[in-house]
Amino acid sequence: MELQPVTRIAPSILSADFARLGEEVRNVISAGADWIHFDVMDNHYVPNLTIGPMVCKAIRPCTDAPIDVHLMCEPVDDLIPQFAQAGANIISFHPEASRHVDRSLSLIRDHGCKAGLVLNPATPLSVLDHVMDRIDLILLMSVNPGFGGQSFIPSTLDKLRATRLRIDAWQEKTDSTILLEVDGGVKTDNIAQIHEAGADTFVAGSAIFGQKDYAGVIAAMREQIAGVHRS
Ligand SMILES: O=C(CO)[C@@H](O)[C@H](O)COP(=O)(O)O
Repeated sequence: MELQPVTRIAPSILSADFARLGEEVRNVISAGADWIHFDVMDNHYVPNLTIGPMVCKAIRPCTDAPIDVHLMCEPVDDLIPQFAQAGANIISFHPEASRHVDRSLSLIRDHGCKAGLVLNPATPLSVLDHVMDRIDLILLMSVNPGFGGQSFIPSTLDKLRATRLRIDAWQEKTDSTILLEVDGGVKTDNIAQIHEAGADTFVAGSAIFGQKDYAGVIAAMREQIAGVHRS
């Protein structure tokens, strides 16, 4: 899968109706979403427990859209091949949850997936220093991981700007593409500001699944994004 430098909306199925998960996946993609964001929580790295590779495999036939797996688990290496086999396209993990970040990133690519690194609100950008050539995506958490429905942490905007500068400098030097995704508290009324600060990929859970009209919310988000002219 080639990752293109355009914007994309990735609904987090953490806020979907789990009793009708396949239908929710189909509906949200028909409503205009680009990716399915798949939150994996282990009740160890984060204080919540969600879904694993079996559920990823179960929803894989429901859509051709990329499945964007966010591992909030520790350790991660055993799960990477399992999610790749279950049909994940992108796998991201937190550097604090792997003893060997470089190895885990390579493992993801070796299994044919795009590799992402996730930074918590208090994780410094320096974790990116020696792995820019190993990553396809940087996911900045704009809430502390573990739950949907939290409020966007405003300091994420400065962090996004700093990350954007790093990515742009890297892309210019290497002619490669790294996506900048943001996750937590993304809504129609703040998505323009988030895009303006540098994000190109937007995870939204409660903002989309909390409404009946998924297509309406996604269209409103796209309209807000389109109104931003980044230099
Ligand atoms: O990974 C997480 C939370 O840990 C997120 O993906 C949330 O699920 C996003 O939910 P909203 O903040 O958009 O409701």
